[in-house]
Amino acid sequence: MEEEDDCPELVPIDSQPGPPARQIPVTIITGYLGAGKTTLLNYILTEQHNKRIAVILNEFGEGSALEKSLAVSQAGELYEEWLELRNGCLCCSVKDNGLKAIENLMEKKGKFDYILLETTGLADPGAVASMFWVDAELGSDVYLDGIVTVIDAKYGLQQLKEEKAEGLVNEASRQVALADLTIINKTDLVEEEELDQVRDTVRSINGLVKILETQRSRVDLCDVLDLHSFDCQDGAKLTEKLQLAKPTRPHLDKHIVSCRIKGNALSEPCITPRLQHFSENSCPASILTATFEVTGDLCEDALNTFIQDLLWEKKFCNKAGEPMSVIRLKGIVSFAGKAHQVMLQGVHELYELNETPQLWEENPHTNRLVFIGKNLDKNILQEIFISTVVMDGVKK
Ligand SMILES: Nc1nc2c(ncn2[C@@H]2O[C@H](COP(=O)(O)OP(=O)(O)OP(=O)(O)O)[C@@H](O)[C@H]2O)c(=O)[nH]1
Ligand SMILES: [Zn+2]
Repeated sequence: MEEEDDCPELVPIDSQPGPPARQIPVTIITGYLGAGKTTLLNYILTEQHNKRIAVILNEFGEGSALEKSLAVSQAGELYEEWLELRNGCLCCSVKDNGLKAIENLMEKKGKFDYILLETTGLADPGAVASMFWVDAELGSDVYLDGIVTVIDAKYGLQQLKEEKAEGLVNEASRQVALADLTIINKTDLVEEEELDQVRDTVRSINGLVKILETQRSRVDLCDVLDLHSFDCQDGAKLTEKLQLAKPTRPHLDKHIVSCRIKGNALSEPCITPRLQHFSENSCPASILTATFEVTGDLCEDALNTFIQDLLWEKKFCNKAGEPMSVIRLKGIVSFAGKAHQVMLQGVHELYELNETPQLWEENPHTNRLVFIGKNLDKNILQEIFISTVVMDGVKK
């Protein structure tokens, strides 16, 4: 019956940790040109596993062609699905139709167990990630499992330090900032000292990311697949990671450039086009990780305001008066009156708050937050957070 079809399934949070079993994980594989993404995909596909893995090679977010196709290879066969571009806006269309294309494909070819999505070397994985995110509430068949960034051990450093015109954040740094896992590949081509530098630079950008080092992208599959980086299946694991996260130092030279930021906050959830506005107007600075812990319970509305002021309005500035800009945001927070921990996830200007199955055990509750972005000043962020979001907060 139609009415039944339309009725969304309600799943009680306690009995269903993480995404529902029927949803298929998608891992985004990104990395600069020639870093070893395809090598990684091929390696994963030839490794022993019991999964039906579909590989999507795409051009999401690139160019201005009127039609885009999505190539999917499975068991050696290549399929193609065409994306319809709505309003001629690629970002909006990819978000709506990229997922649709994947779903069409599954309808035709049967379900996959896993989807690997290789972005082109210059892609912003945040834009691709947001496509899976926006749809989360619409009952999509797929969910984002994690973002894996492959880095060239030999050229990675140079790529991470590349200066962009107009002070844009270079693609390589953005890819590292957004990664849940980084693979430093081609270690055969560098000496230990060079490798140390690459590792340190990656760590300086993203204090939370797991780092693997490989030759020919040979990885342990369990280190790459099923990371559950965006769902609450392992809220406990995130807490642990957040505790370990080290605040990082800028690794790039600071520039003094007057910058112009558009005050163009949109209130609707169509985020990707804003991303473009933002990158056109961003100013150069190093990307780093800022973390803090604050005990106490939070006011939910105030937290939303804080996040929106930070991500959308770019209201907070560092000591030099430069607006803070967040690329990746994670946290575990406590809301007054809620027994469960709440997970905060943000990619660029999209964010969500989800109650996890994890109950608070410690008392008082410790909110842990991690911000990866540029012009971040941990102390300023923490002060604002304490004075506006925490009910009777205590700085740790
Ligand atoms: N020496 C060395 N070469 C490698 C290694 N891994 C991959 N390569 C080579 O590096 C080149 C690029 O690898 P790909 O896997 O195609 O890189 P990619 O990131 O998919 O490249 P694009 O899709 O063009 O951005 C290929 O010639 C690979 O054979 C490695 O660990 N060591
Ligand atoms: Zn490739």
